Amino acid sequence: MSTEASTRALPAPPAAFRWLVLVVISLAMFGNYYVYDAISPLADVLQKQLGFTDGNIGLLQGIYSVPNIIMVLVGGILIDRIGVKKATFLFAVLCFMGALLTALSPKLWVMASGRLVFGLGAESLIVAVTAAVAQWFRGKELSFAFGINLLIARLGSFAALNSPTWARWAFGSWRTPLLIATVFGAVCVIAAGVYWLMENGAAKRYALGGQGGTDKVVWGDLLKFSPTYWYVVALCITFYSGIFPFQTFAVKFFQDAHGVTRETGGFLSSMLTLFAMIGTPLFGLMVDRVGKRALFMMLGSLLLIPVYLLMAYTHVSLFVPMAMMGIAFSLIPAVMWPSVAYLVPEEKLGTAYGLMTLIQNVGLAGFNFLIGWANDHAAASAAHPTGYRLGMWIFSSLGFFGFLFAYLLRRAETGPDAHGLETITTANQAG
Ligand SMILES: N[C@@H](Cc1c[nH]cn1)C(=O)NCC(=O)O
Repeated sequence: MSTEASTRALPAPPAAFRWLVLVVISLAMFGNYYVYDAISPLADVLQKQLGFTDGNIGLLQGIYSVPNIIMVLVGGILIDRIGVKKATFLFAVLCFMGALLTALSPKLWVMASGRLVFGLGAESLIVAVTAAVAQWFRGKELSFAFGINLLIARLGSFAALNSPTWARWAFGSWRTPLLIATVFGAVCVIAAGVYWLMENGAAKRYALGGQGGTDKVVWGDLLKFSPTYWYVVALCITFYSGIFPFQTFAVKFFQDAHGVTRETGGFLSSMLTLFAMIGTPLFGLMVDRVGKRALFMMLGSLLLIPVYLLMAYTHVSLFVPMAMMGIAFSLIPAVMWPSVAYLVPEEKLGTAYGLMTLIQNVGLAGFNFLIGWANDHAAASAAHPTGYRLGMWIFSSLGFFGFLFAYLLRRAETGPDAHGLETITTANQAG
């Protein structure tokens, strides 16, 4: 980035340029999110054509998270060393190579290696893009910019989950949908490359801000965090483990247990993404105005407890539990991630978020593996749909534990050592 002397002489980048940069860099995340969600709509094809078990499908999705348990520690350091533009490009290339490797061979170990390489790049790419957005929008429209960034990223998930509809022709073979995912991996690389060029061009003409804090973990800080931070981390692991591993098996579960088509199953799963795209920014605005963050996290977790059991034991329209889950998936992330900023000192935020992402990935890996095992153990299939119930009980218990942690948080935040989670609003912070 520019030196201080040149920064003083140059004008700030025009707003239109900043928003263009945001769209370009978010397209890298769009490609990344597509590849992440490319497996679940393909689950029944992998089973029929390659004989994959649910344990194998869980492995393909869970192995994404495994390198991130370490990678999140080094990703931030790498970004600081080589800069955002080079790091984003490097991580995007890993995403592309991982997607390509996944499509190359029907052998499970090759596909799993592809997902591992993809995971190695994907989560660090999210960190690098977050740092880039902070760099371009600090002191400007930062929250809104993050909202747009996630909206564009989630369009990638939406496209992947609905690929059985718009790319129906591709699902005759296990490989074609994965090759389509590789094309989206290429979009990720192209967007990262264009961003590199844009930043180089802008550095000559405009004063650019420095990098923000990234998700580095400083071990010494961990013991100093308050119990309330750990309640949020515990909620984070239970909440995301109840959402993303559910989505891994959702399309196959809907097909086997509810007799819907792959297209409808994909759409039902994508309802979560759709709700989140619209609901997350709106809930964000709402809690900024009314506070009561722990209470809303309790509400979101409460919504999750019955949804899995409704799907496992009743024939209520799947749109009802998926809408309830969609509300939870919009509400909890909108409240949970910003809440950390009230619970830890500003200079420790990088460590706090890094640790939370690390622990989130432990949950995502563990529960993808566990649910795959549970489905196989209980012989879940179209011929034996009740075999899915064990997995649904595990998910429902996660909702219960999420509720418990949110309750403990609420109790702490209505006591004498509260950090303001329930009380701070834009009105009482104005001025
Ligand atoms: N760490 C990511 C994993 C992910 C999900 N979809 C694509 N990547 C994550 O948890 N994102 C949270 C989110 O709300 O998008």
